[in-house]
Amino acid sequence: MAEIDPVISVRGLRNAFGDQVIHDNLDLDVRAGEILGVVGGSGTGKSVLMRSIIGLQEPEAGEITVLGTSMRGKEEDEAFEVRKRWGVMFQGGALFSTLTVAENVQVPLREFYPQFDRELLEEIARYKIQLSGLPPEAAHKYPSELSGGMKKRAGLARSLAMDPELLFLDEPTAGLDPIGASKFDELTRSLQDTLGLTVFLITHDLDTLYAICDRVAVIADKRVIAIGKIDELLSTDHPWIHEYFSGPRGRAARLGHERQI
Ligand SMILES: Nc1ncnc2c1ncn2[C@@H]1O[C@H](COP(=O)(O)OP(=O)(O)OP(=O)(O)O)[C@@H](O)[C@H]1O
Repeated sequence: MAEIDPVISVRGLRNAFGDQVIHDNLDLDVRAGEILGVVGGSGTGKSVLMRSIIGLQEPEAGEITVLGTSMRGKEEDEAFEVRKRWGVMFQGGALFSTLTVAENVQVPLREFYPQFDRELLEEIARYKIQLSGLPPEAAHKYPSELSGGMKKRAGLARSLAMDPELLFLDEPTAGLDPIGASKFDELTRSLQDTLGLTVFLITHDLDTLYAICDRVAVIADKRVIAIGKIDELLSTDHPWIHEYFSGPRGRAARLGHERQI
């Protein structure tokens, strides 16, 4: 059977800030329809990797292909067509504080479809807000009036505005209580299932990895040192991987997951 092209392909990526090399010769493939968890110690460059893929960080070297389009050296208008096809939920939601939730959701729609009239924009925003599990009245609230969990859902609603094929989530459950985090995980999985999304998910949350990720990529030593199902990762001998998955938190997450299946 022919291999399906990866939705994201990164080859030989190098990123540095001054003397500080963040990535060196990093390779990564994200497969169609999977939820790929991206883990690594703090400061290993998970967010910088995501920013490189979505064109917010120009790498020093390497090739990045997203949805069949080579992203390096693309002019803004050339990247426009592919940017339409992904959604991004930044760490902390990154909502515009002076806009209501509905207006936040409309931001990408206004950028990509300036011809849409107000009624259509409102209709789409209402639908995305509902899809993200927020009550309808949240549409008219400002970010400062929302709880942390609601802000995350609002960020998710905005990332879904354009009916993306590909979703980037940067630490979506950070700061949520365990019940809120697990509800958010369920929502991510069910959206992925129903909308057929491919998801690039940066997380420190071991429960999320066990509950919803099809594969996990581990970043250490400036590159992806291992990628696969958690059991496959455990068969590698990198000390960080063992400390992470076999430490007290890793064991607790595994036990919790086993009890649920
Ligand atoms: N614009 C920038 N200028 C200079 N250094 C930067 C910039 N962006 C990121 N860095 C540095 O790059 C390194 C990787 O940052 P990044 O945010 O990708 O880490 P991370 O793995 O996502 O960390 P965390 O898990 O703590 O969120 C850090 O040392 C950070 O200080």
